[in-house]
Amino acid sequence: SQWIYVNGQFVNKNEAVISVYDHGFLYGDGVFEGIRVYSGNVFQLKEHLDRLYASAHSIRLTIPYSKEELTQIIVNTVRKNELSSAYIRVVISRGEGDLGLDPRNCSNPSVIVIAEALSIYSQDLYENGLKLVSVATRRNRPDVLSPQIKSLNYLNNILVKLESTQSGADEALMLNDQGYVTEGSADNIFIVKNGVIITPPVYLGALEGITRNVIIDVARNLNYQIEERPFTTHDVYIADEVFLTGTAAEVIPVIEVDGRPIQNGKPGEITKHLLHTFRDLVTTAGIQCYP
Ligand SMILES: Cc1ncc(COP(=O)(O)O)c(CNc2cccc(C(=O)O)c2)c1O
Repeated sequence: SQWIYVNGQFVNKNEAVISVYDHGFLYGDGVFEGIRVYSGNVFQLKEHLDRLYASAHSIRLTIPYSKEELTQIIVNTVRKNELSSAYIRVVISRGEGDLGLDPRNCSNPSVIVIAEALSIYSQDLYENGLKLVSVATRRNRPDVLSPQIKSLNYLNNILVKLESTQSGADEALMLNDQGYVTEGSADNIFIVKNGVIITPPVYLGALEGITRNVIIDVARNLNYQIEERPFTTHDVYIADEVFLTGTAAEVIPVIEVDGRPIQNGKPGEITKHLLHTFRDLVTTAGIQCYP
């Protein structure tokens, strides 16, 4: 059976419930993380928790545990479910309140940790690559709701996802209000041009992805030239390679955007090199659940 951590208790999956007055449910008032476990190693756990606490701080939500305590809860949840390769979802909401918006009426944040056996993306996605479509719905502006806050407000991402599935594409490309490329609906984007790897600066309107930052380090260690600078869909169309990064996605090649094949319409060589290097390090750089 699957055990879920809910507000201090491990409960069975079908008993894992929260109040309908929880403001995470009523208003999306909360933050979350998606984390992967590779062979018992919680990959980049510190970095994920740093982002979780930063997002919480940014919305004036105090997580009622230290990072060390939450680390232990996460490890215990993985161990209790006897998982070795897993996907973890950590959710911190403002908690139960009344029907009004005011967070001051929510006295106890909800803390939930879900750990599930991983459902791997089909191998052919990595071999054949994804088809993307740029969509009309823009990324929420940093002065409206910062995309750097990994909040429970994923309606912008969901509306974008609805547009991409409507178009029959595998993933959506979000632009900001100036038309610059920001990221996918739940992943970051990189292009390669003349051997240089380029990714948008997060201030344009993207989540600072953990995988994005790992790939930047991996690329630098492999002596690739890598830059953070704005680009448009035109730059994407004429790129030598395009790929996406994300916790579940890892590194996924993109072979077509808005009907334009990327070069020969096959995954790029640098993309494949980065993926293979990434795959080699995911069992290091983290916290061992079964030391
Ligand atoms: C908007 C957005 N941008 C980029 C990423 C990639 O960030 P990480 O490299 O830290 O995962 C995300 C990731 N956020 C996210 C949310 C839900 C599921 C999944 C998944 O990859 O299954 C990812 C995201 O939600």
